[in-house]
Amino acid sequence: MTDTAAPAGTRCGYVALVGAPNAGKSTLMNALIGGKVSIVSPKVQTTRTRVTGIIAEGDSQIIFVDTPGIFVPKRRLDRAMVRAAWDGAKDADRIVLLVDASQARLDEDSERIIAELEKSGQTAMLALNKIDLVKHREVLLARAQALNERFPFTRIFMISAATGDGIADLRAHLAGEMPEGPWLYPEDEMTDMPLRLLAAEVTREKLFLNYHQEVPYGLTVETEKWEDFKDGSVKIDQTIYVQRDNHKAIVLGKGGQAIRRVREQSQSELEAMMERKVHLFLFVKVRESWDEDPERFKPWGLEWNA
Ligand SMILES: Nc1nc2c(ncn2[C@@H]2O[C@H](COP(=O)(O)OP(=O)(O)OP(=O)(O)O)[C@@H](O)[C@H]2O)c(=O)[nH]1
Repeated sequence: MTDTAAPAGTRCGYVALVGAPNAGKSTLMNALIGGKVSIVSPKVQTTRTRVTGIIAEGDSQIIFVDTPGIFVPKRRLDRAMVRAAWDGAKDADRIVLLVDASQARLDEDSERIIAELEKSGQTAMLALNKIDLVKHREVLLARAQALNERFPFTRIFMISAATGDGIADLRAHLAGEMPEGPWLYPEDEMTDMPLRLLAAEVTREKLFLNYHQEVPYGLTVETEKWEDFKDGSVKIDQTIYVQRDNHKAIVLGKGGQAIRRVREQSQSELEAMMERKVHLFLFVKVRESWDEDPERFKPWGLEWNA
C-alpha cells in the first residue's frame, strides 16, 4: 500500500461482493475492473483467495473484496474460507449480494447469507446477475420483488456480468456511496494480490480447464521460486500438490502431455499479463490432506483456527 496525495473531494472505500458459489462474483469483479484479476471457472468453489480489485470512477476509488464462496463449512479449509468471507464483508463500507437471477428459488447459500446479514444488522445491495439467461422481464421483476420481501435491500441492480449489462450503473452507484477520504492506492494499481499468488491462480485456472471431475478440487498450486533475470524475463517454479498418486498420474497425463499443455497455457497467459518473457516450470507432488495443513492456508491470508 502506498500513501497517495489526496486531491480535495476524493472518496475511497471497500466493497464486499458476497454470494453463493457460482453466482458470478469473479466474473462481476472482472467486468467491473475491466481486466482479469480473479479466476473464473464454470465449476463451483474455485475462489480461494481474497482478491482485491481496485478501480477509479470519477473522484472515487473503489476497492473490491472478492470473498470466497460462503457455504456450509465441512472441512477445516472451508471453515477458514467462510470466516475470511465474513471478515471481508464486515470491514467493507458496502456489501453487494450477488444472486443468480436464473434460478427460480433462492439457493441455500444465499439464504444463509441473508440470515447472517439480518443477524449482524448490516445493510446490503442486491445485484441480480445473469439476467441474460432470463427471457421474460416479468419473471425477473417477480424474482426481484420476492427477494426484496425477504430482505430490505437498499438497492437492486439487474446485471449481467457476462454481457456487461447494468455494470456501468452499478459502478457509478458504488462510486457515489464511497465515504469521503484520500485514495489508498495509486491510480494504476489493479490488484494488491502478490504476483506469486496471482501466478499460482493462473495455473490453477488452467488445471480447472484441463481436467475433469474431482481432480482439480483436490489440488493446490504454490509458487515456490521466482527469479528475475537481467534480460527482463522471469523464471517461475510452481508445485502442484495433489492428494493421491492416481491424481498425480492424471495431472501428468500420458508421457507428460497433459501437464505440458497446462504449462504452455499458463505460461502464455502469465507472459501476456506481465508483458515479459516467462519460463514456467511445474512440479507435481502428492501430499495427502494438504487442506488440513495450516501452513497451506497462510499464502491465502486465511486463519487456521476458524
Ligand atoms: N450467462 C451468464 N453466465 C454468467 C454470468 N456471470 C457469471 N456467469 C457464469 O457463471 C459461472 C460462475 O461464475 P464465477 O464468476 O466463477 O462465479 P463465482 O461466484 O466467483 O464462483 P466461486 O468462485 O465458486 O465463488 C461461470 O461459468 C460464469 O461464466 C452472467 O451474467 N451470465
